[in-house]
Amino acid sequence: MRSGFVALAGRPNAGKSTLINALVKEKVAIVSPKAQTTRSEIRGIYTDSDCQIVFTDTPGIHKAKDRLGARMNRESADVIQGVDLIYLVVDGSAPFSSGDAYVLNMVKQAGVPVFLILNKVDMMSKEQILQILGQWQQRYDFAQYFPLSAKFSSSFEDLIKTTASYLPEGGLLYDAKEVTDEPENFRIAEIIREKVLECTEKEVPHASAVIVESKKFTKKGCEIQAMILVEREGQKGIMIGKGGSMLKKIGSMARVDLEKLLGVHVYLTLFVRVESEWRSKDARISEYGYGGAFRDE
Ligand SMILES: Nc1nc2c(ncn2[C@@H]2O[C@H](COP(=O)(O)OP(=O)(O)OP(=O)(O)O)[C@@H](O)[C@H]2O)c(=O)[nH]1
Repeated sequence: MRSGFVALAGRPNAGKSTLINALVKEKVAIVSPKAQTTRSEIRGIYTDSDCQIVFTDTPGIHKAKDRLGARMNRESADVIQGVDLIYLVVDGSAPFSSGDAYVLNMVKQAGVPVFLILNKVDMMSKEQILQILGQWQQRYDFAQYFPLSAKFSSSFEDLIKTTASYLPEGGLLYDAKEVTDEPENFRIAEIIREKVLECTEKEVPHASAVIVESKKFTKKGCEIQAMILVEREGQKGIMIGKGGSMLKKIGSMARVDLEKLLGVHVYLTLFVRVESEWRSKDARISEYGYGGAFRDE
């Protein structure tokens, strides 16, 4: 048996979270068309009779505008340093940018094999795929090249098998049944945040954080109280909506996914509070579970 750690690294929106969910066949990471959705490392564990692969989804590496962004980037860099193999996930439908060059340089320096995952091939012609793969080949001698669609490909067997062959021989690192080691309350908060990202626009989704304040399993199901934090009064108004309509919408969308996750009826109550400039405050960022462990820099 082989086992080891694989980091999914790349620019925001490349499809890293979509891919980790597809690989472990469960939604362990939230997904959205908005950049910088993932704010912390998320592990997804794949196990079969031949291997156990511990995938780590990382925040998209970007030009940080605040402390949260800086900590997210640092966390991605830390994850890349501690794995057996890296997937560099790129959006094949987007042009190569200075951001891609920056991330490529980072993964090159990790000193482990790197697979180029050319994602979103469903949006490209065969000719484009070949051309873009050729361009990436000239930039770096990747260990493997995998053009795929994280969203639409039906099988990832070849990728899993090839990945396992790059990992050291070893036994299980996690229980065979475990798909993620994320605490349940964090998964709940992330599901709610995914709906916030889906329902709000401009700065509001980026200024939002979610924490679970209480959770109680009863005979009827699970009662959850969660707080959505925003940075300004105006954002609070948007989040609540006219007569509470936005909060209601976010709540009912989240409830569907939460019931799938918990397997019971969910009674969800959402609150909104202003926590001004939380994205610049280390204590708040840590409290909400983003950007990895605090380090004085
Ligand atoms: N067409 C298409 N869209 C995809 C594919 N994979 C992901 N997407 C979409 O791309 C967007 C970003 O996907 P994510 O998985 O959240 O990307 P990410 O790399 O984790 O993003 P960050 O959290 O910002 O780092 C979402 O709207 C996905 O549905 C794909 O194979 N094809």
